[in-house]
Amino acid sequence: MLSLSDTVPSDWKYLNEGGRHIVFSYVGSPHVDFDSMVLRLRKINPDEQHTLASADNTEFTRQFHDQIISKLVPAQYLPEMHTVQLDPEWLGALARQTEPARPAVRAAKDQINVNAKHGIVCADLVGGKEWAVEIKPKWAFLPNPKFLSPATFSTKTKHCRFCIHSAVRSSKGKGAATGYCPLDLFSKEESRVRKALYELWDTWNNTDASTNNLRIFVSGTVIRPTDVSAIIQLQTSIHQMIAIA
Ligand SMILES: O=P(O)(O)O[C@@H]1[C@@H](OP(=O)(O)O)[C@H](OP(=O)(O)O)[C@H](O)[C@H](OP(=O)(O)O)[C@H]1OP(=O)(O)O
Ligand SMILES: Nc1ncnc2c1ncn2[C@@H]1O[C@H](COP(=O)(O)OP(=O)(O)OP(=O)(O)O)[C@@H](O)[C@H]1O
Repeated sequence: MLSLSDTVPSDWKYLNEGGRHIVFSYVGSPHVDFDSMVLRLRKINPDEQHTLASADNTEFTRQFHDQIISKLVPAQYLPEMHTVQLDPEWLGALARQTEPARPAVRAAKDQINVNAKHGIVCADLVGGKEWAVEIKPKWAFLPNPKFLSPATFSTKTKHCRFCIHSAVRSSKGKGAATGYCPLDLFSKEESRVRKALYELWDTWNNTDASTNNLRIFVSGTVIRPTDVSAIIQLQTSIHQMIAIA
């Protein structure tokens, strides 16, 4: 199993985080195991301090990748992934160094789980000189009507979870991909798939990339539609790619 002991916490730069995990990219001196890789660590919130399930889900992540995702995505497109051993002191130093870089809304909710025994080292999918697209497609199914209450039956059999959440967000004046529906994206019907992709793009454009369903990176940095130089760089890369194809 890989160990981080021949790297120091400052070799790992805060990249991004979600509701459960925090991700760092390797910026240390050249290293055969860590160049172009990210470190993905579990976070913990104060209510979860003592629950086993939240303490270490690395094995689950590996099994999900190896046994489920590998059946859906051809091997050549799967990112390289390794389990890595962690040390509480090393993690504590990483956590202290990282706190100022984290969005306040995240830092108020949770922190790196310094007692986690394992993390994941994975190929950096957005770094490098090229461009990358990240989508968060969300749940692509309607709930089983058997488990719905009479109060929600009518709404939840017609509208998916994502659409309901988007409508609520929008009604509160928050940015939301209200035209995008995961059921369209996974419908296998060309017109619906096309609609879903255009809606993701339009929301990215109209909300100045403030929603998390579509993110575009150029040279490892997330870009916004108002970022003219990055857009020109993106257009150039796409034209070059089309010319080569
Ligand atoms: O509840 P949803 O559908 O909005 O999804 C939550 C996500 O919100 P999103 O709408 O994608 O911004 C949410 O993502 P963010 O914190 O918004 O990045 C988490 O992924 C959350 O998972 P968990 O409860 O932290 O394990 C997600 O919760 P679960 O869907 O896993 O319950
Ligand atoms: N291999 C990777 N290469 C580059 N960036 C990554 C990689 N893995 C994750 N990230 C970045 O870190 C962010 C958070 O990672 P991830 O989605 O694993 O967190 P999460 O907490 O499980 O997410 P969620 O909020 O959906 O629960 C991603 O949105 C992505 O921008």
